[in-house]
Amino acid sequence: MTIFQFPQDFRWGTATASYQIEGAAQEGGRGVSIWDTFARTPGKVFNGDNGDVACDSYHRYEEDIELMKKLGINTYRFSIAWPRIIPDGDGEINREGLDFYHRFVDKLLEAGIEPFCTLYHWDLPQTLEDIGGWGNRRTVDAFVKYAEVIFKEFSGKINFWLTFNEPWCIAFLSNLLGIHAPGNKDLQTSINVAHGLLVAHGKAVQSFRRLGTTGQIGIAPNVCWAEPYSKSPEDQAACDRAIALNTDWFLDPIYKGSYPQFMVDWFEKAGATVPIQEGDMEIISQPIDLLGINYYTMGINRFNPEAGALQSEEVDMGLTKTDIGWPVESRGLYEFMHYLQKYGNVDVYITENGACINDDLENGKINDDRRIAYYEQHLTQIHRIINDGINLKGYMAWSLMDNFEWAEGYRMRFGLVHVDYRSLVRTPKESFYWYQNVIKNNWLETRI
Ligand SMILES: N=NNCCOCCOc1ccc(-c2cn(C[C@@H]3NC[C@@H](O)[C@H]3O)nn2)cc1
Repeated sequence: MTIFQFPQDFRWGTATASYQIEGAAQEGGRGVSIWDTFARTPGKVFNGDNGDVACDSYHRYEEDIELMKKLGINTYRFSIAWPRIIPDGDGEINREGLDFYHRFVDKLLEAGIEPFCTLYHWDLPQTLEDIGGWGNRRTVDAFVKYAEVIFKEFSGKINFWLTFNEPWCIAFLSNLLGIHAPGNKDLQTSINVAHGLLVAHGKAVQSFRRLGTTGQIGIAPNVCWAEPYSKSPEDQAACDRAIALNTDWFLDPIYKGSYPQFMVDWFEKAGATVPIQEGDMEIISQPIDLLGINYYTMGINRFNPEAGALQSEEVDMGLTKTDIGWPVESRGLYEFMHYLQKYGNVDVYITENGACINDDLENGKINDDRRIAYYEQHLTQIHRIINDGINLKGYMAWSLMDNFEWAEGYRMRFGLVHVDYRSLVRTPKESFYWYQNVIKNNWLETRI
C-alpha cells in the first residue's frame, strides 16, 4: 500500500455541462440549440436520445448540490447554456435564464463550493448556426456580447472561468468528422470554426479584463496523446499531427500568436487555409490565467494515407478498454503534462477525467470497481505530475452523475452517481464513496 499526499490547497471537484444534465429544454425562456436540432436528426444520436429531460438538473439542482456536499468537493465545474441567456443568439437577454443561474450559483456558494464556469460547452443557439456558426464573425460578436452579459452578472460570485470546452471537438469532431453537432464533414469549415472560436476566445478575454471581472480565465482543450507504433519517421509524424490538432492548433495561437506552421502547411496541401484577418492573432493571444485539460485516454498511432485528414490512425494494442471503447492508459496524462510545459509552467486544472463504465444497480448498489481502478491509476499520475513541480492546481472528475453523452445518448455512463432516467433517482456508486475518501483525506491510498 502506498500513500500519495496532495497539496493543502489542491482543488477537488466534479464536472458537468448544461445540455448534458439540465433538461427543461423548452422551459425558462430557453431557445433552441444546435444539439436540440442534431439530436432530432434521425441517426445522429443513439436511440434518438436528446437533452429534453436529461437529469432534470434544471429542477433538481438543489439535490445535486446536496450530493456534492456529501462527496466533499470544494469546486464544481458547470456550463451556462447560451440559449437560456440570449435565446435567439444575439438578441434580447432572457432575465429568467440569468435568474436560474443566480439561484444555482448562490446555492453552490452557500454550500462552500467554488463555481468553475464554462461559457461554451457546445450548445450554440441554432439561429447562429443558421448563419454559418463559428465561421461567421457575427457569431463571434454574439459570443462576446453573451460573455459580457455573464461577466457583468456573475463577477464577484464566479472566480474561475473557461471560454470554450474542448475546441478540437467543437471544430473537428463536429465539422470535419461530423460526429457531433452540427455534423458538417468539411475540412475548410472545420478550420474556419476553429479560427472563429479562437477569435471569440481572445475577444472574450479582452472584455473580461476591460470589465474588471473577478477571478481567472482560460480555455479547456481535450488531449489526444499519441506515441508511434514504430520508430519510422512516418509514424512519428502521424503522432505529431494527432497531438497537434488537439493541442498546438489552439494553444500555439493563444501562447505564441501563430498557428503551428507544419500543420498549416499540411492543411494547405489539402487545399484548406486559415481565414486570418488583420489583428486576429493579436486578439487570440491575449494572456490567460489558467488552462483546463481534459484527459481520457491515449493512442498508439501510425501513418496511414487512408486515415482521414491527418493520415494518422490509432492502432488497437489490446489494452483494457472502458465501455465506450477507449483504452485505459493513464501514462499519457503524465507524458502530456510534460509536453504542455513548452507553453511554460502555466496553472493547470484537470477539468475532465473519468471512465465510461456502464455497471448498473445490483441490490441497490453499483460496484463500479473498474471506475475506481481508473481513478486510482490517473490520480497516481496526477501525484507524479505535481511531484515533478508542474503547476497542477486541481482535479475535476467527469462526471458528477451519469448524463447525456452526446452521440452516444444515455447508454454511456461516466458518473460517480448513477441516474435512473425514468425516475431520475440518483444513486451514489462505490466510486463516489472511494473519491469521497480521497477528498476527505487529501491523499490517495493505492493497493500497490
Ligand atoms: N481524437 N481523435 N479521434 C478520431 C476519431 O474519433 C472518433 C470519435 O471521436 C471522439 C473523440 C472524443 C470524444 C470525447 C467525448 N468526450 C467526453 C466529453 N468531454 C466533454 C464532456 O461533455 C464529455 O461528455 N471527450 N472526448 C468523443 C468522440
